[in-house]
Amino acid sequence: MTANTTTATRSATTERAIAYTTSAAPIAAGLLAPILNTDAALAAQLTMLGATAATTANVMDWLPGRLYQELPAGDILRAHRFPLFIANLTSSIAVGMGTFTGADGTDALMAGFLQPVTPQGIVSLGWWAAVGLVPYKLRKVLAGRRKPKHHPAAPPGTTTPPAVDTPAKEIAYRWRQIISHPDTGTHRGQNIQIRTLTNQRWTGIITARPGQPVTVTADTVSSAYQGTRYQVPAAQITFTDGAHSGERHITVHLIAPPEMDTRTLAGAWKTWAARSGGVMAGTHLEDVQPDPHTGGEVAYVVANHDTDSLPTPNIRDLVGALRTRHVLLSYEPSEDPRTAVIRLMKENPLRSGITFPGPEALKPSPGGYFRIGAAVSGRPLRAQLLDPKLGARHLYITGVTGSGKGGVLQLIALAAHLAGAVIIYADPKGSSNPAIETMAAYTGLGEDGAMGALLLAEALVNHRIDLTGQLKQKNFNPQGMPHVVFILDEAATLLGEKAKHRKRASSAVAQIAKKGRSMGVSEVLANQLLQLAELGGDSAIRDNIVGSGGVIMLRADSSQRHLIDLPPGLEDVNPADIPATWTDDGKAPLVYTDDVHIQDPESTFGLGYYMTTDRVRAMGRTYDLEDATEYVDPTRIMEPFDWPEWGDRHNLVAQLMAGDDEDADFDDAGLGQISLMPTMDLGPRKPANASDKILKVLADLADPAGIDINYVHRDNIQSLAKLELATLENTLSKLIKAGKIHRQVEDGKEVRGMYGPGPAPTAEAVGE
Ligand SMILES: Nc1ncnc2c1ncn2[C@@H]1O[C@H](COP(=O)(O)OP(=O)(O)OP(=O)(O)O)[C@@H](O)[C@H]1O
Repeated sequence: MTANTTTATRSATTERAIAYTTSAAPIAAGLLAPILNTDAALAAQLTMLGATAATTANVMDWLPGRLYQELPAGDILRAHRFPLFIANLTSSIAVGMGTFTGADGTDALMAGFLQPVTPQGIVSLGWWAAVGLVPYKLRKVLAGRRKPKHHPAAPPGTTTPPAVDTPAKEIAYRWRQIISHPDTGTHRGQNIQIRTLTNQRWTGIITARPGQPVTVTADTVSSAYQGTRYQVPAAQITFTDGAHSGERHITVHLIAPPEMDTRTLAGAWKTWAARSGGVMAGTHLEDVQPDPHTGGEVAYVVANHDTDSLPTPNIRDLVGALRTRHVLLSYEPSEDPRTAVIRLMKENPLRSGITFPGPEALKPSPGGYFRIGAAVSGRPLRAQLLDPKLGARHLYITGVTGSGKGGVLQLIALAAHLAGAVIIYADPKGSSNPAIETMAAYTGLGEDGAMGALLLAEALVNHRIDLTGQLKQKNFNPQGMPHVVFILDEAATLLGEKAKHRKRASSAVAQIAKKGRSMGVSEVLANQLLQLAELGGDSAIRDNIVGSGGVIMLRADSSQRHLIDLPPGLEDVNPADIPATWTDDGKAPLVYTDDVHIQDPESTFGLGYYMTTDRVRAMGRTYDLEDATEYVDPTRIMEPFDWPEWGDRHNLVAQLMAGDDEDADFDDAGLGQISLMPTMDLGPRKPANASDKILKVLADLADPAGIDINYVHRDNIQSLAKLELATLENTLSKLIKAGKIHRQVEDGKEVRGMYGPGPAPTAEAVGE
């Protein structure tokens, strides 16, 4: 309840009329009593007896509060209880004298004062003094000087409190009735002394009986005043200790202050989040202020003086505690374990998207930071791929399909491209981000293609390890060799448990993650999940990448909630809680009718938790950039000029791939068991490798009778075996060397591009 300032004015005229009547009653009673007949005298005596009982009860405060409410002018009867009692007493004496002793008695009573030294004179003087006391007590009312009393009107549905002289007495009266009453009180003898009372609050001191502590609770007080204008929820009642345990100070907020109004951040925090046993118990808010960016409020969360560090809240719990929704809450811990920033939004500013400000946003700062989006606070989200001192930085991006990983990768690739870095791009999904292909010095698509790009990037790192060893160069120097950014999308395709090249791919990814920093090679991995099993089971990959440059966690599938390995610093959030679409409220209608408007969902792509080396850990969203192609400068595709073998990169990739295949092929008579997966020996056979595929194509097209040799052109082999050109060429030459296939020779001349199965036929055989 809040104190209601509406007033109800008691009629001053009524009060004055009652005051006149009360003052005149004893004299009137004295004058009338002697002339009453016997019946009337008896009735008057009985009436006076009843009135005496009533006024006595009134003055002794024995009458129930409700009675005053029901009596007409009950509040006046209560306010004038003492004059009424005196008037009744003196009237009763006058009636008694008049009815029992007749006119003589009345004369003695009313005129006896003329002989003041006689006993009658003394009685008469006393009677007149008492009679005079009544108008004296009511002098202000009689003179019309008393200001009408204003009482806050009780809100509808509440009972009017008992009429007492002042609101403070009203509070104290109720307290005594319900709480401290010696016989029936809930906390007997725990009395209240009201200290202050305003429209906002009242305060008081509670004292218990000697030897007993004060045990009154907020709930008791809240309940005691229910139905009165002083009713408030228990959360609006606070206590502080008094001088000893038998004394406590109480403050009852009639109007909820901001820190108690649960519609405010401060109130919701105190009432729900920081309550004892709550998700943020032991904390409080400081500097709570409006947040113009979100239309909500923002504040520091600070550990209480008796709390060492802030608890790590489960964001889901915090969202529930603050009665909000996931996209409307941002909790950002800081490096100080005792402080964090909380933001409770009315509208998420990220919902409308963030316009890409142009390529200048991607220009690195002196420290190597470029902007990729904005946090809910409005702070730019910055990532770093090259630190001037530390060298190359890595980055990990997670998110379910459609969450916007590709959008982040595109921005990162564009930043690298504009900064003049070499991009090596591996996309096992195929061509899912064509803009990056236009920026890359080397692109490997599909599972094998991506594996080739990975091995190429690893070979570059290994080359630089040799080179810097020879140059005795400790740290990466971008003058001598360009910065390289290796981007691997859908990393689990190469590193996951079912990946064909898992072991080899894991070792290459780990090598780049470990050595790339000082060799100037950044590794940017994107994957659906951040889960060790999806990263070759190698914690070094996760730790080196996330620990080096950071992690961007976009929306995860809620069914994968338990599969996510949250990295240090992001333990409290769960990307599975990010909704796929923005919704206006958390509840869907239970019953659909034609009137129910179904809003078209807007995707939350690019929305997630960003934790980069920029000392920020925030909810944010990437810039809107559907296609970066228009910003790509095809004349500025950088290549690693420090690596002589780069010019022969396709052959190199083919050799590297075939090197892997060779281990498998020839150890196992070409049966396709891949040696990259020794741990899978007992498992199902892997799909055919490049050698198998070529041999199978030639075998399929061979003369069924085995008489002729059917030669097949290299282009046909490539399309039937579905191999990349580089892989094809390399594997063909290996198979020739191994005598498993041969080139066609006619008239002593090699026929270009034609291959047949088995070793080359001998001259005799050809002659035959
Ligand atoms: N930064 C962005 N700016 C504009 N549109 C974006 C952005 N990010 C994502 N989108 C939109 O969302 C769609 C899905 O995003 P994206 O392809 O990046 O998701 P993904 O997580 O890479 O999914 P998948 O793993 O299936 O490729 C895009 O096709 C694009 O329309």
